[in-house]
Amino acid sequence: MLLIDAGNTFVKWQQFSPSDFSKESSFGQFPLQEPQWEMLHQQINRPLERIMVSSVAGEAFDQKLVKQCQQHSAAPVQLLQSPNEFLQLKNSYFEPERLGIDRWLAMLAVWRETSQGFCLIDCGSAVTVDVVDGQGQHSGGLITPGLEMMRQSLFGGTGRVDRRPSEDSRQSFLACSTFHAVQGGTLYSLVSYIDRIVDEIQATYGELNCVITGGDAEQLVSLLKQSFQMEKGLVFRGLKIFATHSE
Ligand SMILES: Nc1ncnc2c1ncn2[C@@H]1O[C@H](COP(=O)(O)OP(=O)(O)O)[C@@H](O)[C@H]1O
Ligand SMILES: CC(C)(COP(=O)(O)O)[C@@H](O)C(=O)NCCC(=O)O
Ligand SMILES: [K+]
Repeated sequence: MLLIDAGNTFVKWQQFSPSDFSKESSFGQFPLQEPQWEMLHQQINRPLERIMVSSVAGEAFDQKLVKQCQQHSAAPVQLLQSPNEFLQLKNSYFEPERLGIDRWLAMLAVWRETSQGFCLIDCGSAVTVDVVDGQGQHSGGLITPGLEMMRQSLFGGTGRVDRRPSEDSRQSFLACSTFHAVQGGTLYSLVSYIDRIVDEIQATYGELNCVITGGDAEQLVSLLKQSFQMEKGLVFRGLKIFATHSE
């Protein structure tokens, strides 16, 4: 089966065989803004049992994706939505399907793999924080712009702050050029936000296993106060769990 994880920056795909859970499967990605459909066609043009999609890229992209899949494969395409409850993981949203499916699947992966409460931070296009207690109840979460999105909003919303790289060879957290001032300011915004919110979460819910993932996790983790377990591919891991338990 083909698994697709469409985020707001990258579209990733991975082949998966439920009969061989541990087998290394082929995978790849392309930027959402420049969809490389041929790359997907190559993945679709083979016998497939089904195509399972986690997408938060929006209606227009989803429709295009489904059309591409249907044109190149007879396999059924499943666009997942966050359920109210699955494998004892309980969604806290009043409208469960409005919780990002990528958030839900990443939580499902951590929940099934640890069976204990956790705080999960996903540093992608947006940065999401989610808390799950020891009974699998999602306590809720937070959403804030990711690093690249913060930088884009500064460049777009000001007249003289631009992307031009500039000379600044000083090794300090304070910058002496526009470029480095924006790089550092946005980085520290997220670092201090995460430090603070994890403090609040621990004060409210007690000590929790802290997990971090997403495209910018590596850049952030070394600057954070708390120690984090770094994970990759959580959405795919969640998709695999979903696929093997929903046949
Ligand atoms: N080559 C790159 N191009 C764009 N963004 C990148 C790149 N490398 C790292 N990033 C960072 O990774 C983030 C996207 O991470 P990812 O977890 O793949 O997000 P999403 O699931 O939202 O597509 C971007 O917001 C950006 O800050
Ligand atoms: C919060 C998100 C934008 C994160 O997307 P990502 O950074 O993974 O591209 C996505 O999970 C989403 O669109 N969620 C729907 C709103 C919600 O979860 O409340
Ligand atoms: K994210």
